[in-house]
Amino acid sequence: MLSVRDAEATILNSIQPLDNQQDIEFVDLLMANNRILATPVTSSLDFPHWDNSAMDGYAVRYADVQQARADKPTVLEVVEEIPAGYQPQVTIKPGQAARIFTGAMMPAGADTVVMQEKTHRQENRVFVFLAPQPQEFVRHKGNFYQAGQELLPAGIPLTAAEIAVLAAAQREQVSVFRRPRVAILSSGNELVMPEQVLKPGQIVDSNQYALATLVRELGAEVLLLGIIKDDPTTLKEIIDYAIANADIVISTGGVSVGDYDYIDKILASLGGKIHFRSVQMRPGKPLTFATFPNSLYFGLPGNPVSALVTCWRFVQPAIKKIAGLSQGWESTFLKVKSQSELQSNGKMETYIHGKLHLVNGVYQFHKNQGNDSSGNLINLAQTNALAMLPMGKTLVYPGEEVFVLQI
Ligand SMILES: Nc1nc2c(c(=O)[nH]1)N[C@H]1C(S)=C(S)[C@@H](COP(=O)(O)OP(=O)(O)OC[C@H]3O[C@@H](n4cnc5c(N)ncnc54)[C@H](O)[C@@H]3O)O[C@H]1N2
Ligand code: MOO
Repeated sequence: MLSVRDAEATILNSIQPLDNQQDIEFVDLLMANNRILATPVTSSLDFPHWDNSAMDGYAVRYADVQQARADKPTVLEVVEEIPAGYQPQVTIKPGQAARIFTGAMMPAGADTVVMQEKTHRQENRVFVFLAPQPQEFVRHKGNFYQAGQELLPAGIPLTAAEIAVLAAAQREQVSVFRRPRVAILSSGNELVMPEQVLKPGQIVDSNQYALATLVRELGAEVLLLGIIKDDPTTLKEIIDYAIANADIVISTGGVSVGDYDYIDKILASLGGKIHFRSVQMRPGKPLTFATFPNSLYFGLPGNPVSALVTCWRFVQPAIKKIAGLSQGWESTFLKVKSQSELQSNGKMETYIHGKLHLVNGVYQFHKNQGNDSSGNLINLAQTNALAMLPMGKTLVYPGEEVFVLQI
C-alpha cells in the first residue's frame, strides 16, 4: 500500500497541465476572476506614462527652493494650475511654480514637488517653508515598469491585483486556460436522487453534490453523470464516455473488496494504467488512481466523509495542476496548536476533521465533537480544516502542535 506522500507524488507526476494552443481561450477582463493566465503579458507603455506628482502641492525647480526655511521662506510666482488629466501649457522658469495635484502631469522646467502642507499661498505667490529633497514627490515616467517589460507570467491565477494590471495595460480580453472538465459519477444500487421517496435499503446520493460543489469551487467545469447501478456493462459504457469527455473522472463507491466493486476491473479493461488501489490513509484507504492517455481517473471510496477527504487531499491538487497553475498546487499544511485530544491507531496517516479558530490572532484546531464515522456527513459540515496525524502517531495532547490541511 502506498503512503499518502507517494500517492500524491504519483498523481502530480502523472499530470500534464493544460498548455496547448487549443486549451487557451479569451475572456473579457471582468470575467477573468480566478482563471489562470495562459500567455505572459507584456506592457506596451511605460508606467507611469509621464512624470507626475505624488502629492497635492507645487511643482518647482529644486534649485529655487533648496535654501527654503521656516524663518526664511522662498517666494515663487504661481504661473499655472495643473489638475489631474490636464496637459501643462507653461514651462516653469526660475522663480516660478505651478499649483499641482496628485496624479497630474509635471510641467516642463519643474523637477520637484513641494507638498501643500509646507507652503502658504497668497494670491499668485506661494511661500515655501521647507527645502524638499531633489525630485521629491515626482513619480517618474517608466519608474514602475517600462514598455516591453513582462508584467505577469503565464500560469498565475487572476485576482483583483492582476486584473488591475491587465486593465492598466489596456487589455479588454485576456488569454486564459480553459477550465478543466471533471466528470463525476456515483456508483451503487442503493443510491437515489434527493427528490425520490426512500425505500428500505436506499440512501440519497450526497457524494455527487459534495464533489460537484468542491470541483466548481476549484474553477473546473463539472460533467455530472449521475447514479450508475452496480452493473458492469452500464458502468463500463459510462466510464468509457467519461474518459473520452473529461480531463478528470471521479467516481465514488465500488473500490473496496465487495462482490459488487467492479470499477478497477473496468478501468483495466478500458486500457487504463492503474497506479494504485489503496493508500495508507484513514479515512480513504480504498482509493484507485488510474491514467488514460487524455484523462485521470480517481475512484474514491463511497463513504461520504472518505469521498470528500480524499477529494480535498488528492483531487484538489490535481485539478489545480491540470488547470495550468505553474506552482502552488500541492496540499499545504499549517502547524497549529490542537485544543482537542486527537487519536489514531497509528497504522495509517489519519485525517481528523475540525475547525480552525482564531484565538488572540493565532489559529487553534478544534476537533468536531460528533461521531467521526466515515459515514457521518453531519459531523463533516462546518469543517474548515483536517488535522493530520502521521503514521506511528497515536495521540496528540491538547496544547500540542499538529499539522492541519486548510480546506
Ligand atoms: N472487507 C472490507 N470491506 C470494506 C473495506 C475493506 O478494506 N475491506 N473498506 C471499507 C472502507 S474504509 C470504505 S471507505 C468502504 C469503501 O467502499 P466502496 O468505495 O466500495 O463504497 P461502497 O461500498 O459503495 O459504499 C460505502 C458506503 O458509502 C455509501 N455511499 C456510497 N456511495 C455514496 C454516495 N454517492 N452518496 C452517499 N453515500 C454513499 C454506501 O451506501 C456505503 O454505506 O468500504 C469499506 N468496506
Ligand atoms: O477509509 Mo474508509 O475510507 O474509512 O471509510
